[in-house]
Amino acid sequence: MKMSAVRYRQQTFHLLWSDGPNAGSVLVKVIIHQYDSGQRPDANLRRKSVAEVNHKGVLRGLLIEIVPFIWRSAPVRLAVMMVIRIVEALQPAVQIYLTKRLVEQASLLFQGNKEMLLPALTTIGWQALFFLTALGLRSLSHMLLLVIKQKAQFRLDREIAEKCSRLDYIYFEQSEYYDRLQRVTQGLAYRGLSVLDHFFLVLQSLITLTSLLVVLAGFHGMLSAGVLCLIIPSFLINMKLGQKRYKQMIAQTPSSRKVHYFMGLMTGRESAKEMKLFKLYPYIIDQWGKLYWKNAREKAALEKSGQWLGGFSEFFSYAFTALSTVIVLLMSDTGGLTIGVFVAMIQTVTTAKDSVMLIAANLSGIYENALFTSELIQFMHLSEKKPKDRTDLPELSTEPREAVQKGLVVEGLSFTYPNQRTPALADVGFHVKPGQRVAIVGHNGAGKSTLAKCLLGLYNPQYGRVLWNGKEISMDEEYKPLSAVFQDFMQYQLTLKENIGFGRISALEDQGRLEMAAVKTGVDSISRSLPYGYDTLLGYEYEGGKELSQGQWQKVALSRSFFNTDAELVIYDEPTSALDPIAEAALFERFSELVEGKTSIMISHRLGSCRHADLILVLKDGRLVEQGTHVQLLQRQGEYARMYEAQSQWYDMNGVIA
Ligand SMILES: Nc1ncnc2c1ncn2[C@@H]1O[C@H](COP(=O)(O)OP(=O)(O)OP(=O)(O)O)[C@@H](O)[C@H]1O
Repeated sequence: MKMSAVRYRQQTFHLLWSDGPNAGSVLVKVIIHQYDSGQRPDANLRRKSVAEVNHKGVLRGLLIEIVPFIWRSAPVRLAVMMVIRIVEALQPAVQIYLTKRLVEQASLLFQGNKEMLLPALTTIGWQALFFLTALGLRSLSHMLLLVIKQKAQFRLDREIAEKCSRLDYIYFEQSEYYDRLQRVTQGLAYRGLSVLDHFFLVLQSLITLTSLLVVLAGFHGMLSAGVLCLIIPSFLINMKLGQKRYKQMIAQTPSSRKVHYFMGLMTGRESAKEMKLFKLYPYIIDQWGKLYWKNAREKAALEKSGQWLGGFSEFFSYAFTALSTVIVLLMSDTGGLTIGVFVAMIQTVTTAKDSVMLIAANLSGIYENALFTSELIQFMHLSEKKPKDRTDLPELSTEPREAVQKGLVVEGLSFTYPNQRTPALADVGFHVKPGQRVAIVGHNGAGKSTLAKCLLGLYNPQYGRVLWNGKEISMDEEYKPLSAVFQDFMQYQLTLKENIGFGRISALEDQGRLEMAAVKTGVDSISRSLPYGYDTLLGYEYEGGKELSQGQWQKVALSRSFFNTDAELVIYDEPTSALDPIAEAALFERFSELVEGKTSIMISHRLGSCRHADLILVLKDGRLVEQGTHVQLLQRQGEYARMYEAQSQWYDMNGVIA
C-alpha cells in the first residue's frame, strides 16, 4: 500500500485538471458556471501570435501579478533575503579595498619594512572573516530561496488547480486548453519562479556596480561611462534571444505535446495491447522520431544563433577590458600610481564589467520570464463568466405552474460544440415528473451523452434551459441534487473507499453509507476478496495496488453514484456496458428498487432494458423525434419501433437478453 508522496501528489494534481468525466470534480469544490451564450470559451483560449504580444502589458503583468504573488507566498523570508543580498552586494568593493591594502602592505614589506608584517596579517585576517561571512550568507540565502520557491510553487499549483475547478467543463475538451496548460506548467516549473533569482541578482549587481563605479570614477571618468555602455548591446542581444525562445515555445507546443503523446503510446499500459497486436511500434517510433528531431533541430538552430549573438556580446566585453588596461597603463605616465592601485583598478574594471553583464543578462532574463509567465497570467484570466439574467427567455410551459415546478423541465435546448457548425442538440424539450424512470435511446452520435452533460450542467446550452424543481441546474452550490455514472467512468488509483466515497465527498467517512452503496452493486463481495477491504489501494499504477476487472470497476462506479443518497436525479450513461449478462440482468431486475424515490435517466443501446421505463426519449441527429412509453412508441411504428424490431431477436419476452 506504499505510494511515493511525489507520485501521489502528481496523481491528485492530475485529477484536478485532467480530461475525463470527473475532471476537476472530486477533491476541490466543483464550481462549473454556465457561460454566457455570447462568450464561447474557444475564443477565450485562442492565443495571440507573438507579434501581437503587448510587451509592456507582459511586464506590467509580471510586476502587478507575479511579483506580488511571490511576495505574498513568503514575505518575511523574502525581506531577510533582500537584506542578505544587499550585504553580499557590498562585498566586492570591500574585497577590492582589502586586496589593494594587502598589495601595498606587501610591497612595503618586500622593501624591508618589517613593521608592515602585523598590519598585513591583520588585513589577511579581515579577508578571512569576510570570506567566512560571505560563505555563511550564501548558504543562508540558498536555503531561504529554496523554501521561498517551494512555498510559491505550492501556491501557484494550488491556484491553478482551483482555477481548473472553476473553469467550464467545455474547456477540457479542447486542444487549445491542453496547449495552454502545457505552456503554463512549463512556465511554472522553469520560468515563473526564476524571476526571483533574476530579480535578486539584478539587485545585488546594481549595488555592487554602484559601489564600483564610485571607485572607478575616482580613477578615470571614461572608465565608468564605458562600463555603463556595455549594458546596451548585452541587454538587446539577450532580449532578442528571449523573444525568439518564447516564439519557438509557442510554435512547438502542439508538436511537443504530440511527442509526449507518442511516447505515452509506446510506454503506457492502455495502449500496450493494441501496439503489440497490430505491431505499431515501428510506425509510432518513426512518427515520434520525426517530430522529436524536427523540434530538436529547431532548438539547435536557435541555440546556434544564440551562440553567435552571445559571441558578439563577449567580444564587446573583452574589447572594453583590454581598452581599460591600456588606459590604466597610460595613466602610469602621469605618475603616482602604485602597484596596489594598479591591481585594484584592473580588479575593479573586471568586476564592474562582470556586474554590468550580469545586470544585462538578468534584466533580459526577467523580460523573457515575463513573456513565459504571461501564459500563466492569461490562463488565470480565462473567463469564468456566470450566466446572464435570462429574463429574455419565453415563459416556461403551458402546463400548470405547480407541475412545472416539480421534476425536470428541458425547454428549447440547443447545443453546438466549439469549432463545430452543426448543433449536437437542436430544440430539445421534455418534462420528467419526480420519481419517473426515463430512458434515452438513439443511434451512435444521436446526441445522448451530450444531452446528459447538459442535464448535469457540465455543458451550458447556447439556447434553452434545464430546470430541476423550477431552478436552473448548476453545480455552483453546496447542495447538489445530481449524481451520474458516465460511459467513460473514472478508475481512481486510490483506495476502494475513496473510489466509492467520492460520490459524496462530505460523507467520505460514513462507513454505513459506504457499505450500503457497495451492497447495492455487489462491490461488498469484491471488498471481501481484497487484502485490506475498503482500504485497499486499487489499480496497477502504484505499489501494492490491486487491479480490478473492467466490470468490477464499473460496479464500483455505480456504487459511487449510489453513495450519494441525497441525489434526487441520477443519470446513467451506458451503466452496464462492461457487466456480464447475468450481472446486467440482476442489476436491471433490482433497478426500480435501487433508484427508488429518485428520478432516473438511463442512456442505453439495449432497448430491452428500457421497456419498463415510464418515459422513453428517442433522439435522432440531435433532435427529440419521439417520446412515450414502450407500448406507445411501438404503436407509433416510428424510429423506436424500427430500432426495437432490429434488436428484438436478442431479447426474451421480458426484455432480458436471451
Ligand atoms: N467534444 C466534442 N467536440 C465536438 N463534437 C463532439 C464532441 N463530443 C461529441 N461530439 C459530436 O456530437 C454529436 C453527438 O455526440 P454524443 O456523444 O452526444 O452522441 P451519443 O448519442 O452519446 O453517441 P454514442 O451512442 O456513440 O455514445 C456527434 O456527432 C459527435 O461527433
